[in-house]
Amino acid sequence: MLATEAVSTDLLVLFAAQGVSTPRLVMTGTRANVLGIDKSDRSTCVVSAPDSLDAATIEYLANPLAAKAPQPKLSALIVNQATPLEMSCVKLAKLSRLLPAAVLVDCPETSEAFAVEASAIESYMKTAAHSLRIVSRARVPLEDAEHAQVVAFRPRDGGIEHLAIVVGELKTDAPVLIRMHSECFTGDLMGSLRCDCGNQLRGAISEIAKAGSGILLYLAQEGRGIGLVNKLRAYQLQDAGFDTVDANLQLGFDSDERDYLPAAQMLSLLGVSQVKLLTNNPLKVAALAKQGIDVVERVAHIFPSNEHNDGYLRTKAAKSGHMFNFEPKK
Ligand SMILES: Nc1nc2c(ncn2[C@@H]2O[C@H](COP(=O)(O)OP(=O)(O)OP(=O)(O)O)[C@@H](O)[C@H]2O)c(=O)[nH]1
Ligand SMILES: [Zn+2]
Repeated sequence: MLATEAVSTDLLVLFAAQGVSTPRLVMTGTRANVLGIDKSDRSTCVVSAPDSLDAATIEYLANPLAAKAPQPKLSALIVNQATPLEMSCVKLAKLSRLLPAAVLVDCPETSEAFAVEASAIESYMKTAAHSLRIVSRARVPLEDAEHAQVVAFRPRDGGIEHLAIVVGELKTDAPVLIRMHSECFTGDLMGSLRCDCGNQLRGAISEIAKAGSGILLYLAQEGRGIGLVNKLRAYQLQDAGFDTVDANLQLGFDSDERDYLPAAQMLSLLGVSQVKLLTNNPLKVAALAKQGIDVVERVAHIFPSNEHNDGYLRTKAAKSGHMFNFEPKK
């Protein structure tokens, strides 16, 4: 059993009910790889020190943007495979949109911390997606699609909500034109030029309206699933020279942390089983098909680049397999 308390440094401190003699840091294998303290391909590592891990070392290990301090002696660290309980610590940190690492300490006798079973953390994502329900819907005429409705989905536990923009009258006995759009506060709302999200959002609504009907799933998966705060950290790393994929890895995340089970569940609740999918991302096609939705066609969804998002789009083509013609810069 674990008890949780988020600390101001954005690192999760977890009290383990089992004895933990000295504090240890649970982190992703990805972060351990980029630090060079583990060369294996394990998903989660647990790091300890012969004496005790000090705060500066923990900060250095968990946060690539930590204030520059003398590098701690990494060769003295002990790196081991994480136990299932330790793995669930990183899952909890990710679910909380914190840095994907956690400090594990012994539970003080008097602690009033909130307790949660590790197995509940494991099953949370699946349970939440399966329990999604339509909780409200309303007509919202849009500039590019006057006949539109916003439909809100919420899991039973009141957790993360997702939205569907349903345009026109759906004909669910034929493939429905859809877009799975991951939330992007900076691009969708602020018109950021760092990505292509704003254009893709409005472009998809307009494309669907022109087709007569369809759905835009507006998924609460900011920053390819790492959350807005971590996306801003990734931007800071990109300004220091990392590309959009490597910045995620530096933070300890996978390059793409999204899960499309909620999207498939939303489509099922709307009575849709066959789709034409507006995307350039082959992973989205495969992920939706894996969840039992028949993707009969991929429809390209490409917009002109600008000087700020050119590198981002090139990286997507070169590293994430996005289907548009961008040669990597020599
Ligand atoms: N982590 C991270 N997320 C980013 C970055 N730039 C944009 N995003 C996020 O990426 C998501 C955009 O993904 P999508 O529009 O679904 O794009 P995609 O995966 O390229 O797929 P398609 O657009 O369908 O081809 C949004 O959640 C953005 O917030 C970045 O540099 N780092
Ligand atoms: Zn964006």
